[in-house]
Amino acid sequence: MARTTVNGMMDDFQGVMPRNMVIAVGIASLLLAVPGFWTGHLRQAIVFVVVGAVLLVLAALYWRRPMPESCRFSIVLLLSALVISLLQYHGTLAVYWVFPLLAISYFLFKGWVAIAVASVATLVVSIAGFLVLPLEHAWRMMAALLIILVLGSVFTTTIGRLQQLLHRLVVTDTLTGLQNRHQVNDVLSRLIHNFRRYQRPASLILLDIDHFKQVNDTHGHLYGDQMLKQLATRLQATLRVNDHVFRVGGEEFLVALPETAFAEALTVAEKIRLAVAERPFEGKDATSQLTVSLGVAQLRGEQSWSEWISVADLALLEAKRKGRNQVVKGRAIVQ
Ligand SMILES: Nc1nc2c(ncn2[C@@H]2O[C@H](COP(=O)(O)OP(=O)(O)OP(=O)(O)O)[C@@H](O)[C@H]2O)c(=O)[nH]1
Repeated sequence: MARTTVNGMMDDFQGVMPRNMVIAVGIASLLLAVPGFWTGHLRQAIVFVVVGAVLLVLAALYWRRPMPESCRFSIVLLLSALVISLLQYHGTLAVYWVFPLLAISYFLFKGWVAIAVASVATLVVSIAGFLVLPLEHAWRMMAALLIILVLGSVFTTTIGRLQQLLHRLVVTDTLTGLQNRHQVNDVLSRLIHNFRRYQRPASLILLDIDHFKQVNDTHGHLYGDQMLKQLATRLQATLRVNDHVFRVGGEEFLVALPETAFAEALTVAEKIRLAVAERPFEGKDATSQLTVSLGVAQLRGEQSWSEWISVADLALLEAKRKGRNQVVKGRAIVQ
């Protein structure tokens, strides 16, 4: 089943690419057997059929789960052996098959692993070339392989960087630089896993700026944006580095506290409340005294991440109802 978290979707995508490549090479191998049967090169045709069948079986085996690295290494080894034996039988004519081998490495692996695998493939095939081809052809083949190696490495590192950038853009709130709601599912699911497996406590604080509409209405949206940015900075300054802060709505923020039980989470929430209320926020043309209302919930039992947030949400609503600028746990008012 396709996953819906950002990291899950990235992983799914990265798992699909090698599998599709293995299917494509498997089908190509089966098709390449046809001319062999046609022209009477039976042994060669059978090798192509076997390689094609092995690849298609592997793709089927790993249809729903990522293909392990060891399996992908074995595929490159199998294809390298095939290419080297073709070089041995057909000499210079088989050089054409060396280049797809290198290209495939970049689809089966990513980043530095892809570059390392392609380098080893280049080295091994070049040595084979020097052993079985005329020297002049072996040199040319090696030079072409090295050029592909360099271009492929630039290509794969560029794609890797673009992927990181895309991930950062998707999970970052552009106004405040905090994580956005796309990342909530991933982070809370991890905390739930740690709680169920290792009994590590975790808590949530949901907070909302009080009467923020008035701030916008009085000073304009750009001024409101400045306030949101400053609030984000204050939140980060108040929290520990391994706590997570998300902007989950216009003026609503979610704080996830790993390794934090209820009592400590309430203390953190109170610290946040004071950090916001203790001194005014300074915009370009005006100064505003903001306050926040906060709901706190500790992860319990078999709660899903959305049920966990709902508990904090109800507490936040209660804090608003009871007059704002306060911390509420469950349904009991702390302050
Ligand atoms: N400047 C700015 N304002 C935003 C942004 N997103 C939401 N808002 C504003 O936040 C305000 C939220 O108003 P309400 O939901 O009525 O809440 P409130 O005025 O804070 O009142 P309470 O939450 O009940 O205390 C609205 O004026 C929105 O326009 C944003 O990105 N920038």
